[in-house]
Amino acid sequence: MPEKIEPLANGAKEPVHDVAVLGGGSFGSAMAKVLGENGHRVHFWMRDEAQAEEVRTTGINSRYMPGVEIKGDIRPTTDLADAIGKAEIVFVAIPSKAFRTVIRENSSKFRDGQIVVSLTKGIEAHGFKLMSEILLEEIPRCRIGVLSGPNLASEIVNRDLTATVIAAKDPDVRRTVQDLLGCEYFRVYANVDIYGVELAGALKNIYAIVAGLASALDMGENANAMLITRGLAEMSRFAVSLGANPMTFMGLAGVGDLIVTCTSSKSRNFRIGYAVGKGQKLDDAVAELGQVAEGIYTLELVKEKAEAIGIYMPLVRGLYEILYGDASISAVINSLMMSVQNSDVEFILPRTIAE
Ligand SMILES: NC(=O)C1=CN([C@@H]2O[C@H](COP(=O)(O)OP(=O)(O)OC[C@H]3O[C@@H](n4cnc5c(N)ncnc54)[C@H](O)[C@@H]3O)[C@@H](O)[C@H]2O)C=CC1
Ligand SMILES: O=C(CO)COP(=O)(O)O
Repeated sequence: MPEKIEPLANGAKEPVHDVAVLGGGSFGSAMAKVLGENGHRVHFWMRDEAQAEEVRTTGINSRYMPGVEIKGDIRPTTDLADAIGKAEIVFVAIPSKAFRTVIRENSSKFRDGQIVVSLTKGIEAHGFKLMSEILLEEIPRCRIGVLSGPNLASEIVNRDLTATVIAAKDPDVRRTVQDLLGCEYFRVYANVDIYGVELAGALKNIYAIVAGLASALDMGENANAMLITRGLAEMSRFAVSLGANPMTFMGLAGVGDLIVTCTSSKSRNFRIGYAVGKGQKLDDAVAELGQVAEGIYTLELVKEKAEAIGIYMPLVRGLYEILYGDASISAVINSLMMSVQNSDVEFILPRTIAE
């Protein structure tokens, strides 16, 4: 086990904590690595025993993070109850489609006051629930947090300089997560707007697909800037209508995450958009990716929700028509460009009604 003990501001030594990471994919691996390198005991839960055995014996998760050694006191396990039972703090990196099932099946194993932090950037189809809402419903006696930000797993495992956001109402949850994860290459900023931080993380995946499409078509840098900025306008309009704080979108979890996923081919959502822009069928692109791209599901849910509550989201509608309808990319671009020219920042100048 590494000796790394960080002095705290008051001169005391940081204690070693027992933490659990649920989900053996790319992001679970990246967070297990940060926590392990920070000297904590990581109970790393994954479904697949062969994968757990590989991490146990070689330190490598070759299916999701090839060539990366997850160092430190890492204890891979397929026993979820045991991982939760041993942990003071639980991080959940399970795709949104499976999130509730995994938590519900093990809800009795969580303890009163235990800190549970979602790392997942998606929305549940039934009822448009965010992961923190699922946690509140399934394990209301736990203290809930959400971690989100410009956090490409493949860069974090390289120790590339990275910042993220912990959103929680309870200041002790925020402080604890900052202490656990913060290190020389990873900074954790704090926010109280759980809903905004979490919704931003889910929504930006849609615009990463749009940006991937634009990149495939080589639309130019002006177009890229227009798409990112109008994406920000659209996602904040939607989120604010549901109760998020607009200022959250100025932060790392908002514009920060939007920038990284809309400009990097390391983003799986961007890669899906790029493949479709190059003419690949959506199903083939998803199969070839072999990892989760939450944006393709979030898109359907947000399009439906936006229509239900009357929020204007032309990029969402256009992407939906390309991915799930039969619209050509050029027809959608033309219709977007020829729509009513409207307000830049609608929090300053309200949009005109006609669209
Ligand atoms: N990879 C990244 O750079 C980042 C990912 N995230 C978010 O983290 C979440 C997880 O994504 P990744 O780890 O990247 O996905 P991934 O595709 O790399 O891995 C998914 C993992 O979930 C597991 N899984 C799938 N269905 C399951 C089920 N029913 N029960 C238990 N485990 C199941 C898979 O076995 C696999 O270990 C997503 O919501 C993603 O948006 C957030 C920040 C960065
Ligand atoms: O959320 C991410 C970066 O912050 C990862 O994005 P992708 O899921 O598109 O890879």
